[in-house]
Amino acid sequence: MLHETTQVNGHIDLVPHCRERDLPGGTNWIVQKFGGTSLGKFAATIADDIVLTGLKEHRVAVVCSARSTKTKSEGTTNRLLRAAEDVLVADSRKYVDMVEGLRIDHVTVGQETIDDKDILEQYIAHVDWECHNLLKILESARFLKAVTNQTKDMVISVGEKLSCLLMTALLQTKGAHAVCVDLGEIINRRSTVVALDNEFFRDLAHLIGTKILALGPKAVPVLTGFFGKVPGGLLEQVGRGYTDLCAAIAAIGLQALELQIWKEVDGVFTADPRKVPTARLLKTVTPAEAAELTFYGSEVIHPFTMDQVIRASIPIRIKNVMNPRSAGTVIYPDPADTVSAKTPPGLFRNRSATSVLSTQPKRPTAVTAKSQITVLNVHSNKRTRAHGFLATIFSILDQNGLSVDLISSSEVHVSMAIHSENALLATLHGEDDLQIQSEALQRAINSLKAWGDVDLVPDLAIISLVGRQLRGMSGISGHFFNTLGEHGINIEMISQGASEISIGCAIEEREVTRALNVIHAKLFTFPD
Ligand SMILES: Nc1ncnc2c1ncn2[C@@H]1O[C@H](COP(=O)(O)OP(=O)(O)O)[C@@H](O)[C@H]1O
Ligand SMILES: N[C@@H](CC(=O)OP(=O)(O)O)C(=O)O
Repeated sequence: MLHETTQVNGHIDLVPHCRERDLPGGTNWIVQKFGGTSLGKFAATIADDIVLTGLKEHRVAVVCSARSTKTKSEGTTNRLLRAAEDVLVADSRKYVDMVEGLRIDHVTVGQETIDDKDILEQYIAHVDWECHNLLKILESARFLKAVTNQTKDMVISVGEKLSCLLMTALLQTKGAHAVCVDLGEIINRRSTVVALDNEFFRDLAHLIGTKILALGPKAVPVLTGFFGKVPGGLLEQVGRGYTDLCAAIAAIGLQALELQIWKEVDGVFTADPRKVPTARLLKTVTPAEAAELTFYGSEVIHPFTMDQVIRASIPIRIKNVMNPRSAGTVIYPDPADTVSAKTPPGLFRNRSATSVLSTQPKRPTAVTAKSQITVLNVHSNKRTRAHGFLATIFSILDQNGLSVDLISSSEVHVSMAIHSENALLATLHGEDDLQIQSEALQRAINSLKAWGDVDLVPDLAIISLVGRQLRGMSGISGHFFNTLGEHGINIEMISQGASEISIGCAIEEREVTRALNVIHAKLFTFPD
């Protein structure tokens, strides 16, 4: 058997690295993925109450995201990304303090939670080593005056490594044979793969499964949710929330019984329970609904994840770290979708496809909201739409890294709701003092001006009604928009997605909570 070695402050860890072989079928594995905020607040409870409990009946593979002690925006991954940006700022050495801040946070949480002296000592040595290496990466980027996608990936990968080191140490203190598995190098550098297609994910699942099984029958693998050198960069190609996808790939590689995504809510609700007190927990949702909800603001699960595990027929269960006994929400396909997926592809969309749910009254599944939206309007300066008008507009937005969440267009006018994950694009101060915060947006506007008049409406949110049964609910759009209108909530733009499982519109950001509540009261109140 071959071995790859990793040197950590004098300790040499031998990680078995075996040749590819067929995986045994019928395993007893479950994969448990923990999000950053859950790990930031409850790492010790997760180790004790969830992983160890799971181990009583199953083999468990743990997948960790980078820790966030308060919110995701203040979490480790965002702090690492800020450090990567800082290396390009002339004369700034803030990144050094940022790395030291992360090191101290991780050492402190270890000192507070790891009660075995030797394990703690080893944990601190690993944390110091990772932070030392991180600083070297940042110094190199500073020297080269370039932060590439690969550099960003290397920098953020440290977040997941630190978090896994903590979870491994916590499990070891409880006597589990926990092994920290860094997936940062799992993708073969000599690979000729260029696209993140099904073949890529299938091969990756096989590699991860093989690596885990090689750890032996007693091992509890603790996997970095960061899974390496994907073509084009992980952050760029998969985006934030990539640890869900990693967990899905591991579940496939292990032919797991279930993929559990642990959060700080009991599962998927009819609306965000923090904003709508009457929201109800949903027992099941379909993958398409979960994807749509995630896209429009309810952080359910990374959309790529669904494709992968559904293809492998592995159920996904969303569970709550603060209430582990609750059954949570299961994401599984409606058999009607499976039937239609087997019919040959064609242009005709069969509206009569019957759902297993069709005997029940039709209802929407959930209402959701996405903040930090700015609507960008472009009025063409041609009397009729010039050939390529929309294509050019989209390519300008794409060149500037702006993504369009909703679009509505007429012959000479196009309105697009655009969103930025980390920063505000524009805001209105007072009556008419519009400030554009984003350089990317400013650049896009400058280019778009060649095509027509451009104006912006900032400080908006998208509110969306989601449900696989919407397509058969006549009059539902009317109810949705009328309810907002009856409560004096102004609609800035309307769009109905081509998927027909969501209806959305842009409203003022300050009205979001009220809008969610009035829609929920009107369209989600029915006897069970
Ligand atoms: N329909 C919904 N159902 C459940 N949670 C929702 C919904 N819409 C928004 N949310 C919010 O999404 C968040 C997801 O849980 P959280 O544990 O914070 O995620 P993560 O693990 O990604 O950090 C919760 O804070 C919850 O309030
Ligand atoms: N740490 C990464 C990946 C991730 O999946 O996060 P989370 O599981 O906390 O959504 C991020 O912040 O995007």
